[in-house]
Amino acid sequence: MFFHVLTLFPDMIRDGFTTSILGRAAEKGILSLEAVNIRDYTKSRHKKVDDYPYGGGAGMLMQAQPVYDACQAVIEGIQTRKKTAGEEKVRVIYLTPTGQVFSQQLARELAREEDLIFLCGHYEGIDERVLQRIVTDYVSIGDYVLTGGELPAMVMMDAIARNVPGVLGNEESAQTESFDDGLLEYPQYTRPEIWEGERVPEVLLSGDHAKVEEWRLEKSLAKTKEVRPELYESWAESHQEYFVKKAKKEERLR
Ligand SMILES: CN1CCN(C(=O)c2nonc2N)CC1
Repeated sequence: MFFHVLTLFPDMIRDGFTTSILGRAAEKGILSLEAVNIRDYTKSRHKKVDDYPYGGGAGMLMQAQPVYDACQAVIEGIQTRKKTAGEEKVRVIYLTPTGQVFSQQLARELAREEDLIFLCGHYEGIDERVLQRIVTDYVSIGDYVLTGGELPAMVMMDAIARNVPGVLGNEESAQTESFDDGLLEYPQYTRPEIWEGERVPEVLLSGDHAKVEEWRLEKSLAKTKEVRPELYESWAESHQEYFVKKAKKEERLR
């Protein structure tokens, strides 16, 4: 997986990529990161990359030319690496509050791509004409307004990388699978068995893996029903056999 990030703050991206999982995967050669400074591609003698928005309004907009040329340079680099001239269709993800909300499902889908280009806007955003020309995916990490697209890009790269084969060790990948059910995570405990007078739930000490899994699913369902009822309903619709079995078991125990 090759991550290419178009940004005005490449060091911010590079620094963010040295985290344990992403750093290790980069060392293993499973992930590769290229942070491209959009400012390096401006044709302005004063290294200008932004200007006032037509029609007035607060703030500045990033101009089309430097963004377009930086993106073209990255695509040419990909084509050179892959020895494919011209027909390379690379997904260009623009981070914006107006995009589709990022999810585990989208992370899994994007993890199947060989190359991903992230376009990080700053100021009030980017000239619409270049967005129309190069962007394939408009993505938001949530309904709030950030200063730039760099943090959302790093959030996405982290979540996507966790779905790339070989990035997670076996012990780490289990956690990702548990969320893949579309349920919220169950509560977890570690040593000591008693902390401040509070004990670890007995079932987790039983060594009975079936009972542990049953307990964890029940906790995930309870948490999901409480915090994200829409996720719960969606899961319940596609797991009706679970509730049938549960009802039969409770009947037997009566
Ligand atoms: C320049 N612009 C970049 C993106 N941005 C965001 O708030 C955002 N991006 O992705 N999810 C979000 N929320 C606002 C500012």
